[in-house]
Amino acid sequence: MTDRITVRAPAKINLHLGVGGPREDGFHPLETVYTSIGLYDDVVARRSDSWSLTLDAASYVDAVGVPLDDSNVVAAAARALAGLHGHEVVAAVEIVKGIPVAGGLAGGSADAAAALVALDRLLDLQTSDDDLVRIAADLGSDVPFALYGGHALGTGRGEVVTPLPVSDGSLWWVVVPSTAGGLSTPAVYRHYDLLAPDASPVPAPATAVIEALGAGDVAALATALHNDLQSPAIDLRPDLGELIALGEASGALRGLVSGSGPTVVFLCAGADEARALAGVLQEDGRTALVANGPVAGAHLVNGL
Ligand SMILES: C[C@](O)(CO)[C@H](O)COP(=O)(O)OP(=O)(O)OC[C@H]1O[C@@H](n2ccc(N)nc2=O)[C@H](O)[C@@H]1O
Ligand SMILES: Nc1ncnc2c1ncn2[C@@H]1O[C@H](COP(=O)(O)OP(=O)(O)OP(=O)(O)O)[C@@H](O)[C@H]1O
Repeated sequence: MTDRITVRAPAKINLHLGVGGPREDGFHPLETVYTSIGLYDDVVARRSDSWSLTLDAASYVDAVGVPLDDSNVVAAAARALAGLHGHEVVAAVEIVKGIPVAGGLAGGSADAAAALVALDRLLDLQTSDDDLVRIAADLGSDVPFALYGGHALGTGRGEVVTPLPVSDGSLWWVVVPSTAGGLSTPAVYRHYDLLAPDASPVPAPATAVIEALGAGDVAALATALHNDLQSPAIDLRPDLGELIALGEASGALRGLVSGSGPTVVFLCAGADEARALAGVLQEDGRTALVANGPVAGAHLVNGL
């Protein structure tokens, strides 16, 4: 019997994020194209007679705001599995954070997805894939995609995930987390409503991004990148607009606010261009991480 399982889950970027006017339940209808990038959180689950949750974080991650009580999404994942299987789900769990917190990169969602898989395998719960995806959607709109990884279309409130073919080759990104604190996702959606009170309930279609991905055309993809939450995020945090301009003037094909922000991501022509841009931004005193994708969704890793 296994005593310890490590599951790794990636950050996401929305290559297209079309947001419609709010539904009756307050959520916004989305048409989004998710892509996973090689920036990860690990969830390590060990057998134990009692529940515990601890956290370790990379030097560039400010994890002060992450709760370790029942409100952590990892604890919610354990409760969801317990509810499904009708018995306690208990383990000693450690989150190892490499994904900036409250950054628009779905770090909490990655943890939720990784915890579902880790606890399922550690305790041999034999949860079906359908049930895993269903529970994931209850935990958060971005959580199902964290199980899938790759490139995928997201509809509904983002929880309905349809994988898209993975094109040849990698996309190369420079990821610049904010050093001035996170942005709250609900606050950015509320600001979107304020700035676009008459938004159509039908979100902007993702056609251009899907075509560029299908053609493997990075330049066309750069032109097609689209995020309806970018304007409200920049309105709340004008420094993000300045950062995008700096990156685009320093070699990026395109800069984009990631999801609800405040992380800014730059799409580059290749690995060399990404490393060069990261160097320029680091010299400017910023944290700049090179990541490529798409990568696998939540997956077991051995020997860690
Ligand atoms: C901005 C994105 O990251 C883009 O993928 C997601 O839409 C956010 O997904 P998430 O963080 O998993 O969001 P959830 O935990 O489901 O919802 C958090 C809050 O975000 C807002 N929310 C989220 C998703 C959505 N389609 N419409 C919304 O208005 C709601 O205020 C909701 O209460
Ligand atoms: N395991 C977790 N990791 C990070 N934050 C968590 C976790 N559990 C609960 N939280 C809470 O959720 C908030 C949002 O964190 P998260 O890192 O998921 O934001 P995000 O990347 O902006 O999310 P998204 O892109 O899905 O909107 C945090 O500020 C924290 O209070």
